[in-house]
Amino acid sequence: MDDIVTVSGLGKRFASGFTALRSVDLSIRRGEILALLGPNGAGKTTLISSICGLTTPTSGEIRVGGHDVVHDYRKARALVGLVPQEINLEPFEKVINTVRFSRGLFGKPRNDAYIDEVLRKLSLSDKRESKVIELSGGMKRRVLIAKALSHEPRVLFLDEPTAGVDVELRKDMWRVVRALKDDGVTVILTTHYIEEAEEMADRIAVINDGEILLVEEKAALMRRMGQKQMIIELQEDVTEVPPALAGYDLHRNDDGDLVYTYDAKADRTGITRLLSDVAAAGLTLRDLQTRQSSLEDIFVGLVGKDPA
Ligand SMILES: Nc1ncnc2c1ncn2[C@@H]1O[C@H](COP(=O)(O)OP(=O)(O)OP(=O)(O)O)[C@@H](O)[C@H]1O
Repeated sequence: MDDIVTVSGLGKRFASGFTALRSVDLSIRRGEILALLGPNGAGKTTLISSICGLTTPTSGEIRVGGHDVVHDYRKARALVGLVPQEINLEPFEKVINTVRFSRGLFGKPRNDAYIDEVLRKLSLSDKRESKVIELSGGMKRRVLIAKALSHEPRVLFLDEPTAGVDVELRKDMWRVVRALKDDGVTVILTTHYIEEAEEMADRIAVINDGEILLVEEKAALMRRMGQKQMIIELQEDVTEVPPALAGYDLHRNDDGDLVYTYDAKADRTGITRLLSDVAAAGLTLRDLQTRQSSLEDIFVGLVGKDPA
């Protein structure tokens, strides 16, 4: 797969003297969904604003479709669509005019067939003539996406597309994003929600304190960094980890089960010996379960704090 966006050595220092990005390198592959994950203030918005040509970098280079975003701004900008965090729509304007106007801003000739197709894909056809003020929050977010797609970009940035929206709407948004990918659009979404990255992304980039900590295939990342937990349910009530098992990485959970954390990739997981030591300690198994650690566990391990 070739790269549609390349970011090299990108630095951004604001006039205040604050450094928001430090020598960021990132390649975005054509047709992928990349989730950019990071805690508050990590630099996510600054990075996507720089790629979209809205923030001028202090150092480094960004190319979109081979065009330099600073020196060849118009060509690079025409290839990207940006769905901002905030809903910034004209409340009394009709949906169709909002989207048409946005296309006009890019100097593209009017093309109602294309706009109608965008509205149809976003399930907005029956709101075509409605005023923005009459729409629900979820519909307004769809209009933001329609606006961002109005000039036929190949790369779509969604900045926190589901911040503060309910579960139903979030799932709805995920369906929309998947459909865009099916149409060949490259999608980059920034999110606080690990669940969102886990659900949607082909690859995950983690940014913290202005630096990219890693970029990796989601599945490989989870395999590489994932630990497993084995939950040992006992017939007996135990109030603490029995002293005979003190040598294992065990803790007691709220249900009174023993939880063993181990590296599923290790040559020796220690499970066999642990289970025989459980029996030797006079304890009887009721049930056993194992669980792969989630992306959230991995994130906390990397960044040292929760994403939100
Ligand atoms: N114009 C500006 N001047 C000075 N500092 C800024 C400016 N814009 C952003 N920052 C700072 O740069 C850092 C990165 O901000 P940015 O908005 O990129 O983070 P983020 O990862 O998108 O965070 P959030 O998840 O909270 O939106 C923050 O500490 C922010 O306060």
